[in-house]
Amino acid sequence: MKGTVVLEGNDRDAGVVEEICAYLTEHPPRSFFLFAGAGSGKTRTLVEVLRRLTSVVPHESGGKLAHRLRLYGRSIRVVTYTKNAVAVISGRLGINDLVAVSTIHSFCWELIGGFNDDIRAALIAVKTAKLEDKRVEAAKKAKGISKTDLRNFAEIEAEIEALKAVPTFIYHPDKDTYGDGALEHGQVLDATAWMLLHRPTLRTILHDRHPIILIDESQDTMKSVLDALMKLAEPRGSGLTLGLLGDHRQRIYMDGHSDLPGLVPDGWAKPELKMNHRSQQRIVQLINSIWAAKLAGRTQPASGVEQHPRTEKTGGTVRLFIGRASLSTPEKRQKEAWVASQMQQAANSDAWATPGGFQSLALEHKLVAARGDFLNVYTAMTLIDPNAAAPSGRGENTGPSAARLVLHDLAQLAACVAADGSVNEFAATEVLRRAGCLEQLPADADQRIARTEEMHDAVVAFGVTCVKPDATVADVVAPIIKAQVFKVDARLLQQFADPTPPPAAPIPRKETETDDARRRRGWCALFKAPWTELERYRRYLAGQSELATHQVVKGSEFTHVMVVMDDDQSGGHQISYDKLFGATELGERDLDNIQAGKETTIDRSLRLLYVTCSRARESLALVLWAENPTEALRFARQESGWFAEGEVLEIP
Ligand SMILES: Nc1ncnc2c1ncn2[C@@H]1O[C@H](COP(=O)(O)OP(=O)(O)OP(=O)(O)O)[C@@H](O)[C@H]1O
Repeated sequence: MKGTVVLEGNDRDAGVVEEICAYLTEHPPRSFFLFAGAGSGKTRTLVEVLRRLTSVVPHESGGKLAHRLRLYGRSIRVVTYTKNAVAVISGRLGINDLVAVSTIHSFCWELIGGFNDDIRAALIAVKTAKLEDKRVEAAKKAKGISKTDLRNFAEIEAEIEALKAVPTFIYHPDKDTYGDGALEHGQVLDATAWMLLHRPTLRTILHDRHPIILIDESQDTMKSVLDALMKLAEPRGSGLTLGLLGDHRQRIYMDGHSDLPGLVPDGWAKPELKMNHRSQQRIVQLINSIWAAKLAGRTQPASGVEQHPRTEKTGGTVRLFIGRASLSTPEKRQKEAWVASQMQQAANSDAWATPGGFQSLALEHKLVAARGDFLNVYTAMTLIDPNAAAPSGRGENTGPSAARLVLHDLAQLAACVAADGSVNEFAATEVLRRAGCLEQLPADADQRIARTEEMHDAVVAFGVTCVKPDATVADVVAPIIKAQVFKVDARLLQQFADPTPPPAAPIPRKETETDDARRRRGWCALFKAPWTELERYRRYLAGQSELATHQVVKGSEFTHVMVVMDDDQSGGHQISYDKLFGATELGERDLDNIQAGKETTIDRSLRLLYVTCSRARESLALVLWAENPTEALRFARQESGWFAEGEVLEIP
């Protein structure tokens, strides 16, 4: 390019803001994909672009765009991944009526809310397509269509019939309270994607409101919505311009496209941020080499720019600790404390010896649940509602809505119980009053006293039971349900009253089960689980457990980080650190996927490792609990090329 100045050092990316402003103010404007790696400061870049395009910072072509937006009552839409990110961007921008910032869900609902006939048509079309896929899949099976398949088909058919009768839709995940018209997050996105493609009026509305849409974390944005928007933005000059910001190396959800950079149309601009402002040099080097690794079983390309640390960040500490996966959970906990003491010396920082001085990250929810001692409750909740059981990166999961009694109401009541089981009656009455339990008391004085006593006795029994160390969830909820103290979800009531034993769990990969059978297993497991686990599970849902998962820390950074990798407790076949570190062989399915060029366990595990390592500013401890420590040590020291001599240690 004529007159281009090549910038070096910390100013390497200084031209990117201007570059993006130029794409968006050209005639016609040009869509772009900004490759923004870990710690590259994409929020800052985004905000600076918006300031120029809305005349907050004087800018010649930005000023003209702002004038046009204002003239037609339009605005630039910014879509972020979390509510927290909405607050950060809105806060940095200040009051700006030319920019509307929201999560993808609010954006979609703003667009489609109220178009009830179209939403119904969309949902029926999506479900019909799902049914068709399931039928095709089942027909391909060697043994033919099973009874479970037929039950699954019938479940979807019933859902389609129920949708036909819904007059209005609202955006709320709780179907039990609000009926079939209550849409959960995924349904809102599915319906929007379908309507954008099949309802021209919606497209016109979108162009008219937001001629420019900028999407953050686009690598994790649900495929269907992204595809629909990308289609509308083509060809250039169509009236909609898209700006996607993202880093495919940090994709952690299966909702996103597996190779977004490869899908970006040729005509789009592809600016890049090459700096990593967050981490010390050693950590930036490590994440660069992790991504560049040529590993057996890797199918995803190593595309993406190599990052540069800031010139003053010349230090940083990295260590890999490898121990035996066969140790018990308490032993592992103890050894992880030893790792922290080693890091205190290696990084020369007392933060490693201070509670809360470093952040522990796990790669899987199940591992966090096992370490945090709430695995029974967690497993039960994932069976009851797999989509609501774990905290999401968006911070919107509060656990299965049907379990509200134990997750919310009884948590509040438990807070009024002292260690000896006695109940603070004043506080407990306040909890009952707030929950509306005292509204239905009979008018007749005698009946009123009798009912009040009944509730009081139930609360006392609850207090006595919930402090017993071996009390189960069933033991604790029994007096409350018997006396009908709280308004309890019908699903919980029905499951609690059902005396039948749980159905047998299906054999993994060989048998499937219906949703009803899965939920029944979940409820039975929940009622049997220790009551004390619930409190820990609730803290974890609220993002307050000591060990966090990568989902929760999306977009965050910490000075010192310990990443715990343990396949034993990783809860699935999707991820394997043993395989990544060469300590176990690739499985049959991986070999098939490699043949087919599809994503493998190695690809997924590598990306998770990349995301967690890139959260650290100063020092990073990786802890691998390996099935075959000798092999993992050999790989790490001699083959990976990721670590220097002395950075790999065996856990004694
Ligand atoms: N131009 C800059 N100069 C100095 N520091 C910066 C600059 N840009 C960002 N930073 C700092 O670098 C860190 C990383 O920035 P930020 O969190 O915005 O990155 P990000 O691109 O969103 O990263 P990720 O995708 O990994 O979450 C922050 O501490 C931020 O304050």
